[in-house]
Amino acid sequence: MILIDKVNISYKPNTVILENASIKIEKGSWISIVGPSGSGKTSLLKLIGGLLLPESGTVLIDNYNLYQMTANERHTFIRDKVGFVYQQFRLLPQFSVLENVMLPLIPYEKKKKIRDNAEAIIDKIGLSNRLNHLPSELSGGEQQRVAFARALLTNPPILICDEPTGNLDAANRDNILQLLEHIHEEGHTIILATHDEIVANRGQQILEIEKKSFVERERIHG
Ligand SMILES: Nc1ncnc2c1ncn2[C@@H]1O[C@H](COP(=O)(O)OP(=O)(O)OP(=O)(O)O)[C@@H](O)[C@H]1O
Repeated sequence: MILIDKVNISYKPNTVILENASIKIEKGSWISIVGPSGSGKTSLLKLIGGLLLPESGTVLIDNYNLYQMTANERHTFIRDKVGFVYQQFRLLPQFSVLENVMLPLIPYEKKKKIRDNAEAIIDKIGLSNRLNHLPSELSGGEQQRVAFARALLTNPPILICDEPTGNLDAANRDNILQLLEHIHEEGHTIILATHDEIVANRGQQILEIEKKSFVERERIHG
């Protein structure tokens, strides 16, 4: 479970993003974060991902207080707990699909083990016939699937996605939504920021950042 309690975030000079904001995210849930551009969606994801020290307030993940750890402890904790997917797929252009998926774990584990895991995950996302291709040889949708495989390599319980379909057409967006359904069914908690109503509506809960706090919004059924 993720607990954000009475958090304040602001950037200098005078940009207040969250004010006394609190929210509880249950394990295994799928939360969509919405709000106008600049309302603080990415900042919230960074806060949960251990990348943004709040001015005050508490962030607990599974009862561990994220910002009371040392930076090293937090780094290790987040590496185990959280995977990240971004709008710009952020694959390294000079490395193959397999290498891109393996790279984040190379400093930490035996190469053979990482390779076996990476191949299994790439198979799951349906790209085992592209193992040795470069990102530039893949479609946008395929690149984003590789980015998901990379994020899932450590089997993190939490997946943070910042506008993951923002660079994709409708068909590729639907493809990523299917992948997200699958990831959710496997028990991962998904926290996803988006401007796209269709994508937001696939979450179990929609949270809007409004007036520097969180407001729960109705999902549109149908
Ligand atoms: N490092 C920073 N320093 C100063 N201001 C920042 C910094 N990061 C973000 N901001 C500002 O904080 C506000 C919230 O930014 P954030 O990226 O969290 O919004 P967002 O809702 O994700 O926006 P978008 O939908 O456009 O991606 C914006 O006004 C942004 O300019």
